[in-house]
Amino acid sequence: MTAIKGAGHVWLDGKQVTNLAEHAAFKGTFQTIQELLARIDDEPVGYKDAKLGKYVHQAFSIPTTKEQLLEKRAAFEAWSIQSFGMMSRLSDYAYALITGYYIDREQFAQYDATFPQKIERYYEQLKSERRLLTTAIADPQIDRSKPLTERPEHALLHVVEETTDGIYVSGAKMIATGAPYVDDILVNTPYSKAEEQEKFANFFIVSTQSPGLEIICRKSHAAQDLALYPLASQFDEMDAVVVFNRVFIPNDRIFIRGNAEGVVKAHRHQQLNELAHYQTVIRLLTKLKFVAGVTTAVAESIRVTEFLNVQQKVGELYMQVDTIEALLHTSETNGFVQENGVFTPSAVQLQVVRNLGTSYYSRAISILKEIGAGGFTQLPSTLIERFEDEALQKQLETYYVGAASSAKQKTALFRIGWELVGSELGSRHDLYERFYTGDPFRIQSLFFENYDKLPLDDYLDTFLTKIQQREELLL
Ligand SMILES: Cc1cc2nc3c(=O)[nH]c(=O)nc-3n(C[C@H](O)[C@H](O)[C@H](O)COP(=O)(O)OP(=O)(O)OC[C@H]3O[C@@H](n4cnc5c(N)ncnc54)[C@H](O)[C@@H]3O)c2cc1C
Repeated sequence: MTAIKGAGHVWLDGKQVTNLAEHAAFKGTFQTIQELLARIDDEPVGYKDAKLGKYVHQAFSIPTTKEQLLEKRAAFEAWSIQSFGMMSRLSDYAYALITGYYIDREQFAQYDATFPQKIERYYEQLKSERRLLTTAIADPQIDRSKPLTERPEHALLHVVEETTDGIYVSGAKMIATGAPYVDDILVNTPYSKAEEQEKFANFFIVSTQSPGLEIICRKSHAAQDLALYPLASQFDEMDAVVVFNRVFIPNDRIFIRGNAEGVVKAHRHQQLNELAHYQTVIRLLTKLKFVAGVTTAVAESIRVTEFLNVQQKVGELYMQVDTIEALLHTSETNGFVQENGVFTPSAVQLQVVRNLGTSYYSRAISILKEIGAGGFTQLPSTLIERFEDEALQKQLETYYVGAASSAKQKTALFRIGWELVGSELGSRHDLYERFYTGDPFRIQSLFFENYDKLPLDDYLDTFLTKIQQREELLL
């Protein structure tokens, strides 16, 4: 069994957390991660690495055929189903990200000649030690209107000292999901202006055990009682701000140093890496299926499925699921072997999902809310069987019963629904799906920028040529 070490300095409610496995806010998720890690020891999540002679996560495999890509899909599906898509950064996305950098390592040698060797070493280490990894890119939201040169230096992560062995950095990054549990954090700062290159334009991986690194957690949304909070008791993966107080980054973990073009390229690689986005699409699909399933069951439990408006709304959820499924399938079918011999899914459909995902989840939650309606607030504050008055218990069973389900079944279902639509954890997930992959507006603009517009121009040219031919005929 892989041991989770967790970060060195984790702060919650103003206090330092010393033992994640025992702390009320972390132990449920800790247990879930342990269960996830154990799945690496078997297929479909793991595969036997020939060099290491042991099972490693499929996210590290480098597919050369469509069949091998589909093995990856099976692994991502199995891993995400374990948390119904509710845990997203632990750590298959990051594994796929590093695999992508490893595959394309020579492209970054121009920014640091040792990049290929360093990423290869890290890829092997991550794979064999089963280290957990997350990412932290954005700066704290202080004053977004100011150009970098006018922002206070302390607000930006910057180099404070350089030695022959590495650099010392200070500042902060928001947000790193899963930070308390992970071993390492990938930090990048995609600043593109030449004048900021030296201090700010750095791409490195920091150990969460590093002296001076503080993990500042948001409010915990975790709960203890599995029956009352089936989601929050298992799946609060936590988000945190990462504070650096003269944190030392050794040379072998610095991948790009003081090069704006390099860090932007590394960031774009993160945003466009097909293997990493393949994982996010599969995870989103799992979550949308889960919400569609819960919504269907809620509708059936109060038999509102007979009404056309309800059918139309639940049907919209099925269309969401089938749209993502179809895009995923097309990206696999249109996948191809790149010049480097790697079979990758077609990027454009994955990027379409990335854009759709920022609004699909909110819409799905809104539909669930509209269908369960007042039923979500009708829930008693505890389980009916925990009421101390037996006569009242029996009476409540008649009021909380469903059209074709017992009161126990129906209230258990509505509790899951409430966690999705009304709890703190639920709101956090709505926010997460809108923003985790970046600002949706700027992502759409990136999609516009990268889209192959040539075939569209061809259509127009054909039309204009036809008009010209017709005009000539009429002359
Ligand atoms: C729950 C959650 C988990 C996350 N986990 C991670 C993680 O694990 N790792 C990670 O790296 N990041 C993570 N993020 C951060 C995420 O990458 C950012 O939230 C996202 O990039 C948007 O940046 P921001 O939140 O700073 O919003 P801002 O950039 O401050 O934007 C705020 C608003 O202002 C607008 N705006 C701001 N600047 C501009 C501009 N220049 N042009 C146009 N509009 C602008 C935006 O459109 C938006 O409406 C997470 C975010 C959330 C909510």
